Amino acid sequence: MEIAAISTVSVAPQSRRVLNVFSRNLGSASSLSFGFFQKEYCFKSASLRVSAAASMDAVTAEKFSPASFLDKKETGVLHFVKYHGLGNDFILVDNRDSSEPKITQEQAAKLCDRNFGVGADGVIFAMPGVNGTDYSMRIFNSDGSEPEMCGNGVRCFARFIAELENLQGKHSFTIHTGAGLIVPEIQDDGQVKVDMGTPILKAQDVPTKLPGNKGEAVVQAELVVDGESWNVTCVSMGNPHCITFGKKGGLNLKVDDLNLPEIGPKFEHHEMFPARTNTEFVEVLSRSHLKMRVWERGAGATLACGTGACALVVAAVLEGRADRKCMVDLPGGPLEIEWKQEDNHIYMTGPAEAVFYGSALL
Ligand SMILES: N[C@@H](CCC[C@H](N)C(=O)O)C(=O)O
Repeated sequence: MEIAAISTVSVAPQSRRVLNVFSRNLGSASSLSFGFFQKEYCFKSASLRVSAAASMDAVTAEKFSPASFLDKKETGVLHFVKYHGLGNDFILVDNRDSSEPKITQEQAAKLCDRNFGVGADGVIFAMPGVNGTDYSMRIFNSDGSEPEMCGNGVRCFARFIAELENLQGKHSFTIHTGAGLIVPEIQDDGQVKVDMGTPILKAQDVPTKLPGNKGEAVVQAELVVDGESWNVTCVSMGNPHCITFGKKGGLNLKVDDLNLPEIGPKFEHHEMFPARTNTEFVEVLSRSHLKMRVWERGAGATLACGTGACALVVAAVLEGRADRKCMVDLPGGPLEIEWKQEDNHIYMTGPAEAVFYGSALL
């Protein structure tokens, strides 16, 4: 596969510059090649066999239009924008002209690879709406699997749509996802507040094989992992979450002390979770301030998980540890979460930022 042309932009607000790179005489290589410039203008390529003779030329931001960059329709080229929500990073694809994702799950996994690809926690497709919604969102995790929902991703999605449609200021969208209807609203300050819908608590719908112990919900149940008993509550936000505040009879967790790469996969692949699970390890700082680290299904340790932050506030309320409105500290920064009594919906507010534009040859 060859890299023919790469166009990217730094989106640092004060120093927006576009770099166009035209690479020639490229040898054929693996099945997926791509390139991009980050803020530091450092070239990265998936293919070691690419010998790029590149000429660069910088133009001003005024001449650059994200929508027209993404509108280019060369066959076999995928133009994308990379966004992140508190360091949970995604490759956003303008897929509004088709209900089929532009790349396969295998290609998504390659793009997400942090050494041999662009690097991301997932690929998100902005697609036509269904049943009267404005848009549909699909996402592939970095391992290529397809989850139902992504909280940080949906904030990025909203900002991506605003950029594509050239919308300024406050805007909200109805988005069809695997978890049903989700409604993000871009605020005046650029943050995105999302109506994440209602939590699912019934054990078999989470899904978990752990028996319901509070009605049909699994609250402070015992889960044996590697011979040790953990106290867990299971909540689905469309995607499954297992939340723990510590071991049975143990002290409050100190999340910084956890060996996440060791313990995380043991929860993810535990036999009690037939669809695997995301796991949130939570430390209670006060009734309105929680701190968490997450091991995500299909993505491993990430810097933030929006659905996870929502799920853990529900778990904390059900366990009597916190109030319905909390600040949740994630490794990448804070999210504001509220589980409203009036409508049983969860509202998440946080940032989403574009970090660069790039192209991949498929
Ligand atoms: N990081 C996301 C969740 C992405 C999906 C998850 N890995 C799963 O498989 O369920 C978020 O912000 O919610």
